[in-house]
Amino acid sequence: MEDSGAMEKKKEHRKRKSGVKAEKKKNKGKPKGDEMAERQKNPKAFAINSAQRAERKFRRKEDLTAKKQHIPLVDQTPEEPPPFLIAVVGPPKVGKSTLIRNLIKSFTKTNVTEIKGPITIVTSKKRRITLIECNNDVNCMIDIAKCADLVLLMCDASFGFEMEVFEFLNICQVHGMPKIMGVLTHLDVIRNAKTLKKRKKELKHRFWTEVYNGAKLFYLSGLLHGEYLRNEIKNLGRFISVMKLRPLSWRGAHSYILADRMEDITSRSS
Ligand SMILES: Nc1nc2c(ncn2[C@@H]2O[C@H](COP(=O)(O)OP(=O)(O)OP(=O)(O)O)[C@@H](O)[C@H]2O)c(=O)[nH]1
Repeated sequence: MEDSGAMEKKKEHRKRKSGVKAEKKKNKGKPKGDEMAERQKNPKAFAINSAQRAERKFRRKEDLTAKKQHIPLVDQTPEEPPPFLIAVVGPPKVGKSTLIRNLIKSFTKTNVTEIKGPITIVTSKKRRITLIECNNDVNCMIDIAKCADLVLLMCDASFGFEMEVFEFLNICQVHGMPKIMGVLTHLDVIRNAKTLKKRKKELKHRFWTEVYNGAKLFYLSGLLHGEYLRNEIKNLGRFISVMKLRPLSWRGAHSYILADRMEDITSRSS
């Protein structure tokens, strides 16, 4: 009996088919990354458990992508706003220098004898203005049209509007129209009251058709001791100091340097 027992075949080793060791053996030789990928395929691990958290996560992700798309704009406006640029435009000998001188006197009680380049004055608690004279040449007009907030378009009433005025208006239309106000001078030259009234009406309508219907037009009725009448200048000044001016498209999108009166500099250096 014993012999027959010895003859009996030994039980064969059964290979493990499951469990940690079996897994290890199966993955022997395979790169480790695969194991990780296998694990990441677990769908349950990334399932949405909380709708609220998922929404928050999504929103945060969208915020980040949106933020990346926009370059943050830094607000560079200084606490003290820059002065408004007011350009005085008109043909020669129309009274540009006289008007600037009178406006400065009305605001600051100071007499300026000679005007060389732009002059900045304080007109109210929160406003400063820079007055600049624009010569009657196209280059000067193009420069001024780009950066002026308000244009005082001067006209000799005894002569009427000159070609340059219309040229200037066309240039302005290209660069984003600044606010334009007309100023009529030399009204005292017209002696006859009836003719004066007719002339004023004519010029007003011409100005309205060129700028816009109802555009502001000031009348400076004449000179007294080489100056315009005080109350007329005061009215004009008050209008300027409270006027609402809108930002200009060209100026907002470009940085620029305004070189003024180059001929003066060249003549002085020569
Ligand atoms: N009668 C009269 N003369 C005026 C009037 N406005 C200005 N003038 C005279 O016109 C002349 C020219 O005035 P300005 O202020 O120098 O004229 P401007 O436009 O600055 O001249 P430019 O700088 O050469 O372009 C001066 O002698 C003024 O006295 C006005 O309303 N009536």
